Amino acid sequence: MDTTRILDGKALAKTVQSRLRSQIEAALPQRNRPPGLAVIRVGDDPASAVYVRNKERACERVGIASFGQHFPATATAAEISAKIQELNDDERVDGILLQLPLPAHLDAVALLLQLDPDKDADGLHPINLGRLTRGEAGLRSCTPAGVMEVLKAYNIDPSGKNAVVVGRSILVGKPMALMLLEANATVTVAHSRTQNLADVVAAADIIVAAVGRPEMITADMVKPGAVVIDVGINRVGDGAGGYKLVGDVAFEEVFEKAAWITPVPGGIGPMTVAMLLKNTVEAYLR
Ligand SMILES: Nc1nc(=O)c2c([nH]1)NC[C@@H]1CN(c3ccc(C(=O)N[C@@H](CCC(=O)O)C(=O)O)cc3)C=[N+]21
Repeated sequence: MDTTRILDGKALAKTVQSRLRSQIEAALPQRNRPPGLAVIRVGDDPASAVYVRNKERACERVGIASFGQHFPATATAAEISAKIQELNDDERVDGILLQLPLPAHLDAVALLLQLDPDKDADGLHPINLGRLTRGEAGLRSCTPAGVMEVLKAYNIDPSGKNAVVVGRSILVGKPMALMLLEANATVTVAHSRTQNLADVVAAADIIVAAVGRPEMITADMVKPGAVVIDVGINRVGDGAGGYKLVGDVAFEEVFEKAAWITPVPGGIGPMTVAMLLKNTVEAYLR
């Protein structure tokens, strides 16, 4: 396969990580401690397990200390709150991530609100979402920030382009739309109630698929020469009793039409981890 049109998030994530490593090494003599990232995890969501593992490995590689706690699914809001307060006050901790989704009895919005906004490594605190909306500096949501970093690295300028974001989650779709708007794209947000989704997507110069539905973006929906960013990470059966990861884009067929496309795995997933580390280092250096 001609791979020159693949946006290699995995390779770019490595580049970002070595840059972070140098920044940390340069700052260590003055700071006397490494940056610290704390992950609060509640219960056992399988997608979260992969994420936490990749994140911890990456932290080790760049020299970020890992903190945090894994609570059972039965943990109470008071227990999580107490942990958040403790980490807010812990001088060794620069970034805090509250792993989502939380078990149904916990209110994610109420808990996110308790994070110190300047330790909000995931950029999900309302203050940081507000800063993004206003175009002010602040910690940015990792997955959409990873998408913007990929576009920049490959000299794909969204300015004046039609960008269609499929999905409107607070984790990806909404901040993604704001970041593309900040980069002067003409942004459309499509979602499950969108009529004529195929027509909306077909008008896009840049497509960001973030719905969590395996291979829902098919070649017939894609304008020739479009840039296709696949944020979906779905586990599907591989027909042999195991599973494989597929994105929200039917990769093989869309590859033939797209100018550029991100693979799954090896695309935006590793960039999400890299941006989490970048936010932590930014908070540390501030
Ligand atoms: N507060 C919060 N923020 C998140 O950003 C967040 C979250 N909660 N909860 C869980 C999801 C999931 N997520 C992933 C990120 C990277 C990979 C990743 O690195 N994937 C690799 C490899 C996957 C594999 O090998 O299984 C890839 O796509 O190449 C996976 C999953 C972040 N999430």
